[in-house]
Amino acid sequence: MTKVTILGASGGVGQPLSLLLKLSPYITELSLYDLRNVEGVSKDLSHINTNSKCTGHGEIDIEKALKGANLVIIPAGVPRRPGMSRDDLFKINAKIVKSLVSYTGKFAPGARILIISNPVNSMVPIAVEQLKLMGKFQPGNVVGVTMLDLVRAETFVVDFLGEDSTLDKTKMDKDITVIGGHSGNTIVPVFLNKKLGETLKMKKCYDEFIHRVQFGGDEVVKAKDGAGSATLSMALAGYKFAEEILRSLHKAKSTMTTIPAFVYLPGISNGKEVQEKVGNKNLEYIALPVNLVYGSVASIDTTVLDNLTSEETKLLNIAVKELIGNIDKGKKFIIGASKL
Ligand SMILES: NC(=O)c1ccc[n+]([C@@H]2O[C@H](COP(=O)([O-])OP(=O)(O)OC[C@H]3O[C@@H](n4cnc5c(N)ncnc54)[C@H](O)[C@@H]3O)[C@@H](O)[C@H]2O)c1
Ligand SMILES: O=C(O)C[C@H](O)C(=O)O
Repeated sequence: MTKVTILGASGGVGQPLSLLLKLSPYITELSLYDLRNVEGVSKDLSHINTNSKCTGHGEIDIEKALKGANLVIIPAGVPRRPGMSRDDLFKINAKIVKSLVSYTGKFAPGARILIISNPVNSMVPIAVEQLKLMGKFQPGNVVGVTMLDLVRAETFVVDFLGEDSTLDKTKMDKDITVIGGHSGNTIVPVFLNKKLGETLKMKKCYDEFIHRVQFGGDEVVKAKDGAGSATLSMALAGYKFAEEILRSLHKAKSTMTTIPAFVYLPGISNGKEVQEKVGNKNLEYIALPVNLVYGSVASIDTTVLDNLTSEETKLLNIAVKELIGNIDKGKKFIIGASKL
C-alpha cells in the first residue's frame, strides 16, 4: 500500500501533477488536499481506471488527507506574476508551507516530503526547521524539487545544438545536470558530457544557454502574462521526481542517471564532504545529484563537483553567495533572528 498526498492539488501545478500520478503503478491511494475545488478535481480523477483510488479532502479534513501517507508533495502557494521574483512570494508562501509541514509532521511523520512551492531555496529550510522544532525531522526525507531546471536544461541544449545532432533527446540527464538552487543565478547547469559544453562554446551560445536555464521560469511568467507561472512542465518535472522516490520505495531500478534535489547537507552522510568541495563549510543546503535509498536521500553524488570547468566553478560561487541569504531568510522565519 502506497499513499501519496498532494497539498495544493487543485492548483495550476497540482491538477496536472495529480493526473500524472494517477497513472503511476506504484500508488494505491492518491489523496488530494486543497482549500478550493478539491471535491471536483478528485471526483474527476477518480473516474480514471488505474491502479489507485483517488480521494479528495477540503480544509477541515487535513488529518484524513495525510494519515498513512508515504509521500507528501507540496505545490500549495501563490505563483509569480510578471515583474516579480520568486523571493517576492516569500511572505505568503512561508506561512502556507510552515502550516502544511506542521500538519505533515503531526499526521504523517514518516513521509518523504517534496517541496515545490517557491521560493524553494527558502521554503525547504522552513520545512526542515519546523520539523526539527516539532522533533519530527528525519534527515533525507525533506527535499526541494529542482527537477524542472534539469528538464529545461535537457530541452534547451537540444534546441541550441539543433536537430542534426546525435543526441538522444529522451536521455539527456547522462550529459547534463543542474546544481545550486532554484532561482536565477543560483541555478547552475553543469555538463557531465564536457564535449557538449565545448560545442556550445564553439557555437558561441554557451552564455545564452546558461541564461535560458537560469531564467527559463521568467520566460513562462512573461508568456502567461499575469496568469501564473509554469504549471504543465512543472507537473511533468514533479512527476518524474516523485516517480524516482516511488521506484526507490518499491526497490525498483531508477530510470535516470542523475536525480537532482535541493537537500539539507547536515542531514546527509557525506554532507560535510560536499561543503568542503564547494568551499563553504557554512552552506547548509544545495541542489546536487542524490542517491536514494527507500525513497530517502542517503548520500550525494559528489563526482559532479570534481569535474567542474572554470566557468561552472564561477557560476557555482555566485550561486552559493545568493543561496546563503535565501537559506538564512527561511531559517529566520522559523527560529527567529536572535537564535541564529
Ligand atoms: N519548484 C518549481 O520548479 C516550481 C515550478 C512551478 C511552480 N512552482 C511554485 O508552485 C506554487 C504553486 O504554483 P501554481 O501555479 O500551482 O499556483 P496556483 O495558484 O495555481 O495553485 C496553488 C494552489 O495552492 C492552494 N493553496 C493555497 N494555500 C493552501 C493551503 N494552505 N492549503 C492547501 N492548499 C493551498 C490554492 O488553493 C491553489 O489551488 C507556486 O509557489 C509556484 O511558484 C514551483
Ligand atoms: O518561475 C517561477 O516562478 C516558477 C518556477 O519556479 C519555474 O521555474 O518555472
